[in-house]
Amino acid sequence: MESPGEFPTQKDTSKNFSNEASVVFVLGGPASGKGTQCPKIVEHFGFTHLCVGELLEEETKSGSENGKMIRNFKLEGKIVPSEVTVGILQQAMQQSENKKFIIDGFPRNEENLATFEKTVKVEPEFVLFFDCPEEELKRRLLSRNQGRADDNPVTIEKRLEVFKESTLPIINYYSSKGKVQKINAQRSVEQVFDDISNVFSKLNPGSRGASTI
Ligand SMILES: Nc1ncnc2c1ncn2[C@@H]1O[C@H](COP(=O)(O)OP(=O)(O)O)[C@@H](O)[C@H]1O
Ligand SMILES: O=c1ccn([C@@H]2O[C@H](COP(=O)(O)OP(=O)(O)O)[C@@H](O)[C@H]2O)c(=O)[nH]1
Ligand SMILES: [Mg+2]
Repeated sequence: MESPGEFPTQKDTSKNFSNEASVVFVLGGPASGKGTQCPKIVEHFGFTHLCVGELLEEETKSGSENGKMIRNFKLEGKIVPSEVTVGILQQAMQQSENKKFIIDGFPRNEENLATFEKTVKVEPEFVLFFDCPEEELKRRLLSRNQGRADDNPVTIEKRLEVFKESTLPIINYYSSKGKVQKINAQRSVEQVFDDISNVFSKLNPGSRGASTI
């Protein structure tokens, strides 16, 4: 507990921050279409897109020790330690003027979720889940062709395993709280976005003020 009259600390900032931020988590297997659809949500519904995989990628370019560690984790298809990921994510949220966020590809496991709840303290309005069969994910991963080091057959198998073992339980957790909006992701980009639009129009996230933990 702080004594009265102390200067605001970093912790104070995050407390205030969590009172105004509005969050939708976007989850789904690798190549289920998250990165394709998120810019459309930005354009139509005024959210800021935070792709956690890309934020981590930027950190690898900094040449820091964390950057090297992140590169190795990604190459092995593993989930980067949560204190690193959440630190980077929280910084991006605090630096944004817009406080309505779609957070793409996070939380990927229980540790991610617990760390986010403890430090960012924002309860997501809902989780958008891109449901897509594994065979389709594999087809898309092998033809994504964006020069990603982790889109190789060995890492792809590992990422699919990590998704099933660690991320599906997070989706099930939010499902038990009635917070999952499931989208059939094995259709055209336009059809998928039609369904997403219906969800955002119906639930109107970000309109009722923040939901804090
Ligand atoms: N609805 C879709 N149908 C077919 N291919 C798609 C669809 N949505 C995305 N893709 C393609 O699948 C690959 C993975 O999409 P991406 O948006 O990067 O997925 P994620 O961010 O979930 O990994 C890309 O090559 C993309 O062009
Ligand atoms: O919260 C996150 C998000 C991503 N990653 C790492 O970044 C990689 C790529 O994530 P991204 O979301 O870009 O992959 P996608 O699902 O789009 O293929 C993952 O395999 C993980 O190694 C992570 O460790 N924690
Ligand atoms: Mg992506």
